[in-house]
Amino acid sequence: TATLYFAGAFNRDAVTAPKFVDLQQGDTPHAGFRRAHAKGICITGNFESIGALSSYSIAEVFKKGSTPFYGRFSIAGNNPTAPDLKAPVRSLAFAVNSGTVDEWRVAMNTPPVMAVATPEAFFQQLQALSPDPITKQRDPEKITAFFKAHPESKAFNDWKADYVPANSFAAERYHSINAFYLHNELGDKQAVRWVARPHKATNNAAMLDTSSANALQQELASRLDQNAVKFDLIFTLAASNDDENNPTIPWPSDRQTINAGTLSIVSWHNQENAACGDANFDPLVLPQGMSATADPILRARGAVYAQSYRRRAKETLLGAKVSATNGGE
Ligand code: HEM
Repeated sequence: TATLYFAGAFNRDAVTAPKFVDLQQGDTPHAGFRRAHAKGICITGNFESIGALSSYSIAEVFKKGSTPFYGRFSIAGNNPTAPDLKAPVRSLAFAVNSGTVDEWRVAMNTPPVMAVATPEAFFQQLQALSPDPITKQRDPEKITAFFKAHPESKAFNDWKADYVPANSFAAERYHSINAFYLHNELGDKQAVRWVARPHKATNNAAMLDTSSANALQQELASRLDQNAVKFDLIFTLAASNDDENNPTIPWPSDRQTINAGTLSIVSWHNQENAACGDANFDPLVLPQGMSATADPILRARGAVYAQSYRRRAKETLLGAKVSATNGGE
């Protein structure tokens, strides 16, 4: 299991959280920053629950009503000054009921599935995609060979072939990718995935400055200065023959979906001086009424995020954090 591998100090070939973070941070780590999704912008708002999930989960957050959250839009990669529009993956993270025993932390990405189903294979995927340290170029042969050896990556690659990046963080769909369980008061358990689905943008005034490295952050900021940015949280219920432990397999499109409510984002802040900057959006932090599946990728995320968090928190504490120019300024 993932736990064994992550405990695996006895096996020199085992994939561990420190090895993941070493690989993700690259040769020149950016002190004080996340080792993945390093560039982002903080947001705050309210989750307005419709109450439609309350027969599936006892979680307070799914009762009808409004709960404040803070969160973060980010782009994948280890560089806190990377150009927004070059990133292959965009992300939305949030924490509801933060600081309570009922905290729910969420980190979602634009693809609906992973390319591979285990931490070991994902580690090899990251190795295959890493640029050569000397030439700084990726090796297309290595990449082709990796995906050929992993036919389970088909759904991911099909998605990638059709994906057209939106002109705004506010217009993307963000997926949980991994599945989780909901638990109700009868003790029933239901496997679910969810997607944050954008409301139709309510204004067109915010234009994307494609020449700016911070294009997406600036676009979001100017949009939020006029209106709230909203997403519905749509949950898909697994059927008994869906594998909740394998994040490479999309569930059939006829599965029942439930709109849990609306994430209404009302403000933005630079990540250097707002709550999201120091947060660890560990997807294993779940409220009563939710639990993690045995998906080994999901389990590995908890350990790896903690490792990245420890490194950047220590660097920040020691004053080694290097200031990076973020967007929206
Ligand atoms: C084994 C697979 C994965 C590894 C090794 C990994 C690794 C990481 C690391 C090291 C961080 C930085 C953590 C921090 O310092 O706070 C991170 C952040 C993040 N990851 Fe992953 N990740 C994995 C899978 C996923 C998946 C499946 C998703 C999407 C569902 C995802 C979404 C995110 C997001 C959105 C963030 C940024 C959260 C924020 O704004 O702080 N990751 N990941």
